[in-house]
Amino acid sequence: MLLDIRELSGGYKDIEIVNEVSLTLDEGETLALLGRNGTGKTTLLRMIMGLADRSRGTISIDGVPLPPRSPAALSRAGVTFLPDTRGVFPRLTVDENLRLARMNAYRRCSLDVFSYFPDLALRSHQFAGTLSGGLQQQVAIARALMTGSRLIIIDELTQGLQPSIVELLVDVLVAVSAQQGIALLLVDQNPQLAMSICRRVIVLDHGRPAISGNSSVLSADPRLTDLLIV
Ligand SMILES: Nc1ncnc2c1ncn2[C@@H]1O[C@H](COP(=O)(O)OP(=O)(O)OP(=O)(O)O)[C@@H](O)[C@H]1O
Repeated sequence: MLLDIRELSGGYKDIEIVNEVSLTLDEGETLALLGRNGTGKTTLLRMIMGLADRSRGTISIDGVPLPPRSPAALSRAGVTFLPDTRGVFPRLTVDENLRLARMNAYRRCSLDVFSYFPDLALRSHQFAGTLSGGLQQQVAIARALMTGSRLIIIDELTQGLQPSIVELLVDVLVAVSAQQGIALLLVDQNPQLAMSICRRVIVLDHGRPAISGNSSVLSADPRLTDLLIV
């Protein structure tokens, strides 16, 4: 099992935000994490990455339990986290951002990322910080692909992006997951969009798993609306 989370609880110091979450992801599997604002989705992603505090439970990669607060162990295992701030290096060019990712790669990447994101090729000498949000997200995903990631965890994939860019990101993620066997764990404000990319879904309510299952089944479940309505 690539990622195995068992009864995970925690948050920030002694403030418990996430309660008793269990989930698994195998190579190439895709999982959407949904829930109302403030229900703990970002905190859970940060806990997985070792960037927030764990009070109980285990996180294992390839069957090996990770010590708390160990983000380096995750990147060594081929797990990449894209925060909602995108996480590009703003004062490096697009090309430098990508080269840096290749230098720190978990494994060699044979993908031509410009074939997925042709607009980046046109802007390879532009500073990443001067790009639009949509192009920065493309740089961030391209960097994750260049590092040979086995699992890409994305917080707020499409927030604030125009529809044509959203469509491109969806197409690329569906393709790399299916063709390259890259696993995805996604948070997005648009539940239907997240479920169109991910085969499975888990919905948090007040930091606890409320419902989970196949996206195709849960997308029509009336409980989903109740759990997402503000
Ligand atoms: N650094 C922090 N210290 C203490 N509490 C925090 C911290 N960051 C977030 N929180 C709190 O944790 C709770 C969950 O926030 P989180 O960002 O994980 O939710 P979310 O489901 O991702 O929501 P959103 O969709 O609005 O980003 C919120 O009540 C938030 O105020």
